[in-house]
Amino acid sequence: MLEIKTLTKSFQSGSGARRVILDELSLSVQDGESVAIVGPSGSGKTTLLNMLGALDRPDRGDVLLNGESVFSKNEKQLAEFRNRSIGFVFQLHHLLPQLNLMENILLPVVAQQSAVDAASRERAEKLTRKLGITGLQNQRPGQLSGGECQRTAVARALINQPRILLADEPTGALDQQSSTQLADLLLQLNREENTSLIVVTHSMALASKMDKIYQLENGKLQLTEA
Ligand SMILES: Nc1ncnc2c1ncn2[C@@H]1O[C@H](COP(=O)(O)OP(=O)(O)OP(=O)(O)O)[C@@H](O)[C@H]1O
Repeated sequence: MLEIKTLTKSFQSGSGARRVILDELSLSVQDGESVAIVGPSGSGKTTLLNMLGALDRPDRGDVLLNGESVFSKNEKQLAEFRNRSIGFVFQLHHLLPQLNLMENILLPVVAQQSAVDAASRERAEKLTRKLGITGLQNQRPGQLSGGECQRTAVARALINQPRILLADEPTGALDQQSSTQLADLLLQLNREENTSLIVVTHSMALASKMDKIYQLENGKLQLTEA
């Protein structure tokens, strides 16, 4: 279970004043639960996702994953935690253009243990089957469609069996058909892998597929009707 406890984050604005973006925000997400975070532009959705992914530290508060405090870790432990426990999918796939699809999927394994073991390769192949990208394994991102690149990015995010999958506008750069397909795949994998899925989006079509929708406004989250 993921527990966000009274998380506060502020930034210095151009005038020098501090602006509170997340204001003692709390939330619990169960294993296997899917959650959408919606809200006006600039309300702090990406800031929140960055905290959950341990890419940035809060001013105050903490995130607990299965009871373990994230922000009491040092930088080295945080990097290891990110690689082991969190999967990220962004609006743009951020695949490495010089690597083929399979090599991109296996990157987090290489980052963790330098050599790719047989179990990881088998898992990568299983993910490519689930995501419908088998047969493309030797293609480089430049030879793939936007939807195929994004499905590869999802496989890469899931290769280390993370407890949490964080997705920031994952369908934002895709056409409607590819968006629907990707959203359905994300949810299917979320259920099969029992990974908590947290999606930040402006798309109500995507948000409404999640178990819960929270609106972020004035630094707080409010549960809305799905
Ligand atoms: N590193 C930073 N330094 C100063 N201000 C920042 C920083 N990061 C974010 N902000 C400010 O915090 C606010 C929230 O930004 P954030 O990107 O989290 O919003 P968002 O809800 O994701 O917006 P959008 O929907 O447009 O992507 C914005 O006003 C932004 O300018």
